[in-house]
Amino acid sequence: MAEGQFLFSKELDVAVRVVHLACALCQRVQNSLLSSNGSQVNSKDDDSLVTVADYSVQAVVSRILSEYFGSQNLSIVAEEDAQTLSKSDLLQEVVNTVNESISEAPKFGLKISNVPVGPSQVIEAIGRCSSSGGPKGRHWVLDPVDGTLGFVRGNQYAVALALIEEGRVVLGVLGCPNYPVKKGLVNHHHQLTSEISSASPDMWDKGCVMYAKRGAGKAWMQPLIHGELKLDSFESARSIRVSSVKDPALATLCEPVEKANTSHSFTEGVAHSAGLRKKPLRVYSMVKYAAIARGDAEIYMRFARAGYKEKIWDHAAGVLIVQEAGGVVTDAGGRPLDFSRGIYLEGLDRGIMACSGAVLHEKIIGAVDSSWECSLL
Ligand SMILES: Nc1ncnc2c1ncn2[C@@H]1O[C@H](COP(=O)(O)OS(=O)(=O)O)[C@@H](OP(=O)(O)O)[C@H]1O
Ligand SMILES: [Mg+2]
Ligand SMILES: [Mg+2]
Ligand SMILES: [Mg+2]
Repeated sequence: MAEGQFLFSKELDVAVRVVHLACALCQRVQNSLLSSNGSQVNSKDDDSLVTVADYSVQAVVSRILSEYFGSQNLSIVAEEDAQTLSKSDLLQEVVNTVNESISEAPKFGLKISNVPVGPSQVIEAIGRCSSSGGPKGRHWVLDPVDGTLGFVRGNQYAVALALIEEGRVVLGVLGCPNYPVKKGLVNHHHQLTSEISSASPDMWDKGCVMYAKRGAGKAWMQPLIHGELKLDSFESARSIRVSSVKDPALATLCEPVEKANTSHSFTEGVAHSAGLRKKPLRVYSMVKYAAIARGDAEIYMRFARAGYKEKIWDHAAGVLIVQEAGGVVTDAGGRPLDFSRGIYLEGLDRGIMACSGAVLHEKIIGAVDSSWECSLL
């Protein structure tokens, strides 16, 4: 298929629209959550959080992908689990949220039957996303809300949708509802800077959606759209590019906020030995990949504790967007991430690093090797 044709393929068109729709859903839930007593949040068996938004986005995306691509051979790999929802006190609120979202799908250019759904259909839609991916065929990969902790804290989060074909990520869409389109409006405490007061609301509070298609050599960003997402909406997209900074002293390191998700002490050692001087930018969710892709930071490092296996939905969309925007993403051994082996990034060497270019990447890999021996990881 020709380059341009694929860029406007049905898959990409539907994926971008559904992520816009999901972002609108998330914004409503986040607003209501922040003004209520947290009744829309549960803890899962592993003590991580799940909210009405996580379940609702997964159900809406599942229904829309089924409507467009048929439910027969549709494979979706996604984070949330239908059984857990069926036992949760969030179920009715999820049903209401799903119906509300589906009813506004036409505004986003999505056609879906607007017959209200009940609990069993919502559970079925979520349950349909229990594929485990693999090396053959096509698999949609969804993290309905990535950075749920950031989401409940009123901070950064992302909606991430990717398509894997024959084991390779071919399409990635990342919705970042709290990440302003305009550069420079987020400071190192992830707060919106004082520039905000002088920017008009439509310049900052919309957030953005980024997307990429494998092999295009470009990635794109659009402002989050609240009104009508017209057919020509792709015209509102502009291409994004990684930073051209090559000097480690000028590079910004991006990493998870929680020390449970990465070793801050290890990355501090690596940063020091690679000659990084700037304060790290700690940001929730795959917004870290978004920051690298559009040049707000140069390096994203993530070193989970031993025994934790990274999941494909936490990376697929972000990795492709960074790569197509000109960046390099590998494990700590310099090998590409393998999305072909099920729900986990099997065979990952130590950690993940996404860099704005080959020069910084090589320096960081070298620094990881020299720091590794003396680390306690
Ligand atoms: N122990 C451990 N180590 C590494 N990663 C883990 C771990 N536990 C969970 N997770 C996954 O981390 C996802 C959130 O990552 P973040 O980069 O957003 O982390 S942080 O909130 O900024 O600290 C989070 O994604 P969501 O559940 O979608 O929020 C998890 O999939
Ligand atoms: Mg996640
Ligand atoms: Mg999630
Ligand atoms: Mg989670």
